Amino acid sequence: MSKKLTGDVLTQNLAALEGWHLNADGSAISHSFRFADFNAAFGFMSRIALMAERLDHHPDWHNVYNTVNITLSTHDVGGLSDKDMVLARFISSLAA
Ligand SMILES: C[C@H](O)[C@H](O)[C@H]1CNC2=NC(N)=NC(=O)C2=N1
Repeated sequence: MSKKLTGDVLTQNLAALEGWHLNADGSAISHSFRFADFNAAFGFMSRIALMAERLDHHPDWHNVYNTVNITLSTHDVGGLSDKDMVLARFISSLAA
């Protein structure tokens, strides 16, 4: 099982992530993405889906046409872990 990130370690990890917001209770991070159209949004989601399977770590997400709202947390630890940071960095690299 992954280890829960807390305190300074969590703060440092979050500082290195552009555009991700910590939710109110500190247990998850979210990012909203917008694309030209549904095709671009779904292509983005498809690439994330393949990585999520490789990592065995899956996003909570919501897609409406060209927008994708993503929330990451590690349910097993009730908060954030390295897996969320790895997946967040991968997602950000796709959108860049
Ligand atoms: C049994 C399986 O390994 C677990 O349920 C995995 C799958 N994907 C997961 N994804 C996320 N985001 N958090 C988890 O705790 C998690 N756990």
